[in-house]
Amino acid sequence: MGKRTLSELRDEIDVLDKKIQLLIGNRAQLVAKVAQVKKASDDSSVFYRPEREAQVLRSIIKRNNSLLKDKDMAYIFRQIMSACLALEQPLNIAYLGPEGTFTQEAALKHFGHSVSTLDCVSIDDIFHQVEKGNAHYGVVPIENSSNGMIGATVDMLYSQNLKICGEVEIAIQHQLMSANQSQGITVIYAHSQALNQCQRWLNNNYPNTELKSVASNALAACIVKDEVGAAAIASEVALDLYGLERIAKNIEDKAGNVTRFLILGKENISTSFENISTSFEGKTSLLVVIKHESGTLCDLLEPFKQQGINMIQLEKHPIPGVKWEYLFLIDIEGHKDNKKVKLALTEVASRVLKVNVLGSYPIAVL
Ligand SMILES: C=C(O[C@@H]1C=C(C(=O)O)C=C[C@H]1O)C(=O)O
Repeated sequence: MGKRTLSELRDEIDVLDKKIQLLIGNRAQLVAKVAQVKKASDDSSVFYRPEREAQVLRSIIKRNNSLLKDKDMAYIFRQIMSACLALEQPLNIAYLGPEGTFTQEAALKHFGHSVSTLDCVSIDDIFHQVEKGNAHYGVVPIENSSNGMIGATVDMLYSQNLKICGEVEIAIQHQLMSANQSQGITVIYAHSQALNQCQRWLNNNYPNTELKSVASNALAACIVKDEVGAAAIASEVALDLYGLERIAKNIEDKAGNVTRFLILGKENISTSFENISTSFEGKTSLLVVIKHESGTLCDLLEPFKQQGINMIQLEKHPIPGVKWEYLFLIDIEGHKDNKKVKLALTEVASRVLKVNVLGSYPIAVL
């Protein structure tokens, strides 16, 4: 058989598209049936199952031997699942607004594009909107690879009762932008995190320019749309969204700048796998307060060693409102219902002043 012509190849693509469309339709029908099963169950209001979604995406990546990159193949399935979940329950997701922030990018990466979003004015506001039931879930930054923990999020995790039910990572690349490049720049607006992440570049390139910190990068982009002589540091998405011109590309000081975001909800993630505690590829986050005495930190850590549990993270953070007192934010491997994790947590609880299990959730897949 000779080489196929363009129209022959396109005919073959049409045949495949028809099959794919039919299969996606069949999948949607099954998901609608899943919704019925969930409605009849105990936790009938919880349709979103992050542990199952993570399992689906991991399997997609594992068996991908196509020409498409893993991340692109997973992205396609991410969108299919998003549309399917919307059949069960249309989700509303709170994020740090306005449109065009990295938090919105994180929300859409994690939930896909079939959700509606609620833009919030601050990290505190995101927690409150979820708490009040105005959004099903919220997305907040927790940690940046160059700058460390986001204190405002840790403060709220300490004082609020929301549960962590997922995490997502976003590569952060900052763009310097303005409405009109021909004007000299007298002021640069950005979120304080972005100013920190671009500090060296700003010192080298705009040593005498005023830097103004605002609530989000997208807000900075929005402000400079109408301000002569002003520039903003924001994302590629904000650059397009607000119709601005790029002055400089990727100005972050460190390559590989990544921010990790948490997904917050009101309930612990459902244990829809019978063997969740053993099959779960995830972590558990804890907030712990210990006595200010010799040996108490060792006492806190010992039970994890005894049970052979790997600790992913140990962060010290000031207790909100209490001078020179600290809490510890700890991430360990495994689900809180896993036998060894359970034993360790019971032992930890008997050794510390306070332990708050923030949630068990799948490790970021993409
Ligand atoms: C279909 C389900 O419900 C939702 C949709 C999913 C999907 O489209 O695969 C996966 C998990 C849930 O968020 C399920 O729980 O299995």
